[in-house]
Amino acid sequence: MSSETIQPCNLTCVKKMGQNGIVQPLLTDLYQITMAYAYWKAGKTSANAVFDLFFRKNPFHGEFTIFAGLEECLKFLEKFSYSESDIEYIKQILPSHIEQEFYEYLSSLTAKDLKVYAVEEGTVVFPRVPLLRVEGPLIVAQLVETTLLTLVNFASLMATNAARYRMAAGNLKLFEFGLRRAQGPDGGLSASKYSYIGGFDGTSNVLAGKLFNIPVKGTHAHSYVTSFSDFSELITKELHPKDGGPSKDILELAIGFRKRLISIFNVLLSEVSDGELAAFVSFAIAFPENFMALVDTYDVKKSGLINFCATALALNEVGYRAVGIRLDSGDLAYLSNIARSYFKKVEEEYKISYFSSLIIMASNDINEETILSLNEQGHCIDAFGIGTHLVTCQKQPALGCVYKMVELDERPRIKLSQDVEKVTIPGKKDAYRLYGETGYALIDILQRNLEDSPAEGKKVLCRHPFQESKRAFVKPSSVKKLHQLSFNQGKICKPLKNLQEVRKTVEQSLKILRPDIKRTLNPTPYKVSVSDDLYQFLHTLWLENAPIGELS
Ligand SMILES: Nc1ncnc2c1ncn2[C@@H]1O[C@H](COP(=O)(O)OP(=O)(O)OP(=O)(O)O)[C@@H](O)[C@H]1O
Ligand SMILES: O=P(O)(O)OC[C@H]1O[C@H](OP(=O)(O)OP(=O)(O)O)[C@H](O)[C@@H]1O
Ligand SMILES: O=C(O)c1cccnc1
Ligand SMILES: [Mg+2]
Repeated sequence: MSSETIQPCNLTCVKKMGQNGIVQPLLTDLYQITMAYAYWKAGKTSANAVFDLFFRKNPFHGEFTIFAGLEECLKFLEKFSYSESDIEYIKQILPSHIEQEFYEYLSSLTAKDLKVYAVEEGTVVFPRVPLLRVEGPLIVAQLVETTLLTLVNFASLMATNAARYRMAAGNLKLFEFGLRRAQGPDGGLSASKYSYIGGFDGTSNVLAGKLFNIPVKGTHAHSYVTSFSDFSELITKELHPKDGGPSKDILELAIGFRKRLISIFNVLLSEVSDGELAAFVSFAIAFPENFMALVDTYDVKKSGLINFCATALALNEVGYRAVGIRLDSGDLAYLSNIARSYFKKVEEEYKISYFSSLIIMASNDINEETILSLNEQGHCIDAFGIGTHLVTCQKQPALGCVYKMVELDERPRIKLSQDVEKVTIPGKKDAYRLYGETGYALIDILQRNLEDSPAEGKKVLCRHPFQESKRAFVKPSSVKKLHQLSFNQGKICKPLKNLQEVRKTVEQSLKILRPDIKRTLNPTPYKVSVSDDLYQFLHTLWLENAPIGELS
């Protein structure tokens, strides 16, 4: 299919194809197209290349990364083709001397001759292990570089960030509330999607819910509370009992309950906001099954909690259960403990069995450290609503995935650097994960493509790629090949998993990591090694390619 049918921001199209509408062949850097022309002029149309897409350092001072974005990459390749208007535009931006035959060549290009070997989406991955190995015609493999990188980098960063929040929050609910603060509309959508696969339970982003089938959740804003000043503004005060019968005046009921609550909690009537109670009653009438109130507009202890409990008790009178509260300022540990103690007291006073377990949600500039600190302090929060820090990945705003040529026409290629970490590992490689008896992953090993795979129960020499003295024999209890052929002959050749399945993969994949590798403070690095054969190959090639200097 040509990209003509996929107009930018055509969201019907996103829904139908599960593909972001702005992902198309021109979503790339100009230099890919100028290189394509120069390759074409140089007669390299039949050259065959192998590229590795990998990163060099885990994000967030951590020692693991979650690989995400694969589905988008494969869908992009499946429809990779320049439309007539793409070609017209490229003609406008390239110099006028470019030969017409090149444009004809570009018009006919598809990704049908590419093969992509990929790690399963949602898997925990480590530096230097190729996430994708792209094999095929040099020009096409080069042309897709930027798009593949932009699809993998943010997705993986976001999924990793979310997975870290999930680990910090344990079994508590996590909701992504970041659209308003995200890096633009596409950043917002991607953040909602990949935070869900990283372990969030839902999003406030309605379009993300519609497009990706993610649960959507929400409460209300301070403006809803401040829009009410007193009881006279309430036009609707009545609600029919859940089980039928004549309607009851919820405001009157709530005012009655509030009188008693004021004396139980030792608060003055003048301290409790009437506008806030009017707002709560109005919201409860609108959503009797889903009443969740933001209680920090005026004063949590003296007003918000009293008004919430009064409204929840009124709802209870007509057979509805309130859901809970949201705290959005102040000391969240302290206020959540206070809120829980209020709920327990009300439960005792009114003998309402569910009251002590009403949900307490916390929001306000929360990040991974805040959650860990709250855990240490002790709190009664059941759910977090998290925006800015999550979706902007404030702690580290980019993952450094790169795309490097490792082989051309069956001859290995190496990129040298003064910085050893930046030297590429040449040649077509396979990656294996070796597991120990406990089920935890011991080490990843990269091997030359022609080597036999490591076998269960058989010793394998694992070497540090650059430090000669660092090596170990590893006897794996089980071995997993990390790459699978995922794109071949122009088609996605491995069934795609839905978002829920990828989310499950993330959860399972993190279980195979030892806790010390996952901890937040000074985690132990997980080792990525090379086989002895690959070690020799890499270092021989390195010496061959490094010029010998002369001193005079
Ligand atoms: N118990 C706690 N331990 C650690 N951090 C907390 C705790 N309670 C709240 N925080 C965090 O502290 C920060 C408080 O933010 P800020 O200084 O803006 O206060 P605020 O409560 O929002 O004030 P205001 O009422 O003026 O809006 C937020 O990032 C919040 O997540
Ligand atoms: O704090 P975040 O993690 O980004 O979570 C989302 C925030 O967005 C909402 O209000 P907003 O920040 O727009 O206004 P507020 O600061 O006055 O609450 C909400 O009340 C949270 O505070
Ligand atoms: O539903 C909410 O409570 C919400 C949504 C977005 C941002 N802050 C809060
Ligand atoms: Mg805020």
